[in-house]
Parts: sequence; structure tokens; C-alpha cells
Amino acid sequence: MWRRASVFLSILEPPRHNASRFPFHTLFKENYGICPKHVPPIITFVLGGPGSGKGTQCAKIVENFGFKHLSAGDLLRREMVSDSEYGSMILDTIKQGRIVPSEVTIKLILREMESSDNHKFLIDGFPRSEENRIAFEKIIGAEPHMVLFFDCPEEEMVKRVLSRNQGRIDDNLDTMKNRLKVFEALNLPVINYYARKGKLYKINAVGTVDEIFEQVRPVFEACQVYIFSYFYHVI
Ligand SMILES: Nc1ncnc2c1ncn2[C@@H]1O[C@H](COP(=O)(O)OP(=O)(O)O)[C@@H](O)[C@H]1O
Ligand SMILES: O=c1ccn([C@@H]2O[C@H](COP(=O)(O)OP(=O)(O)O)[C@@H](O)[C@H]2O)c(=O)[nH]1
Ligand SMILES: [Mg+2]
Repeated sequence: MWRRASVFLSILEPPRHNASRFPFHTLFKENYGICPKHVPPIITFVLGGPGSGKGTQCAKIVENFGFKHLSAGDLLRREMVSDSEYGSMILDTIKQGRIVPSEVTIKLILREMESSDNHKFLIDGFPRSEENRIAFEKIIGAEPHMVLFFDCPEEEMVKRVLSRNQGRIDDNLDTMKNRLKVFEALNLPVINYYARKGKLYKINAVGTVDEIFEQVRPVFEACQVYIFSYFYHVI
């Protein structure tokens, strides 16, 4: 109770920092003297086909809204080049454009979440199948608060991936064809699931990076208010 009262009183005072630029965890700790490490995290899934611009827009969301960005693909690539027992399996799977078993990806995501000071996570490129989604929600014991979907025509995605130039083993036409098939067969059902639940924010992913971010910004501005009241109620 004392915690609620102290939060309530402090809420009447202006925060010392711009809320959009600081992790909520830090903001609460500094302004309200508490560290809500026990609070369930705020999770946003960022979905879309290969090359739709997920990673690019996540960087802008981090910069403007202080989320922690977890790219499932980046975590898998990092694991692949480490001494991991999963290394060669991940390499083969990514090369073929298929999906790595849920338990491996989820383990990597959870490890990052647990070691982070932040409470707001952008999970980029995951879940990629209904099986991924169900396994994650079961382990976390909660659903994401919202889901962004970058909607991009196939030919634009192919063009972007083939000129991405990051030396990725899957950025070639053969793998891309498989990835697009996997996207349609396995990723789209996840997107449709969240649309039915009213959690999906569909973004038109054609345009300049800044034009696209202007569609993303209001979604997160509205979410800031929600997050604030969420933390207030769970603390
Ligand atoms: N709006 C855009 N217009 C043109 N190219 C873009 C746009 N957004 C991202 N890109 C480029 O397309 C490629 C794929 O973007 P990326 O963010 O890696 O997509 P994803 O994570 O969905 O695969 C990158 O080379 C990136 O610089
Ligand atoms: O949850 C995930 C995320 C990625 N991948 C694998 O990693 C590849 C690259 O994923 P990433 O998200 O980096 O690709 P992007 O869509 O950003 O181009 C995918 O094609 C999959 O083979 C996976 O198996 N599970
Ligand atoms: Mg990406």
C-alpha cells in the first residue's frame, strides 16, 4: 500500500526526464524510488515478411520510445557463430529459410529479457509460426500487449533483401523464395490471430523510412499512456 501511495503522490510531480527517452524501469526507479523488477514486461511483437523493414523501424522505435530491441534473427545468428551445440542446425535452417525449433529461439529471447534492465521489449521477427507463438505465450504466461505488422509487397521485399549487403547467408534469391513461402504459410496465421484479437497494428511498409515511422509513432505515443497506467496498477 505504501508503494501505491508513494507512486500516487510522486505522479503529481513532473518527471525529471523525458519519459519517451528513458527505460520505464529507470524512470520509475529515479522518480519514484522503486525498482519494479518484478513487474511483468511490456511486450510488442514486430512482424512482417523478410525485408519489410522490421529491423530498420525497430531502431527508430528504440531511439524515440526507449524499448529494448530483441531481434530473434540476430540472436540466432549470434548463437550460430558461438560455440553452441545448436550452431550447425541454426546455420542449415537459416540457409534454407526454415524456422528454428521454438525451444532454441525462446531460450535466447528469455536470456536477453532476463538480463535486461528494461521492461519494454520489441521482439522483432518472432513468433514466426503458431507453434512459436503458443510456446512463447505458455512460457511467459502472457500475451504481447500489441503487435506491429509491416505490410510490404513481395517484389519490394525481394528488392530490399537482395540489396541489403550485410553478408547474410539467406539474402539470396533461392533462400528468399523459400522465406516468402514460409512467411505466407506460417507467419501469416500468427498475424491473422492477433488481428482477430484486436492487437494488430498494420503499417504500410512502402515509402521512405521516415514516412513509415510517422505511421508507427502514433501507435507508440498512445501506448505510452497505457504503459504508465499499467505500471501504476501492477506495482
Ligand atoms: N522504407 C524503406 N525503403 C527502402 N529500403 C528500406 C526501407 N526500410 C528498410 N530498407 C532497407 O531494406 C533492407 C531490409 O530492411 P530490414 O530493416 O533489415 O528488414 P527486415 O528486418 O524486415 O528484414 C535493408 O537494407 C534496409 O536498409
Ligand atoms: O524466430 C525466428 C527468427 C528467425 N529465424 C530464422 O532466421 C532467419 C532470419 O530471420 P530475421 O528475422 O533476421 O530475418 P528478416 O525477416 O529480418 O530478414 C529466418 O528466415 C529464419 O530462418 C527463426 O527461425 N526463428
Ligand atoms: Mg530483420
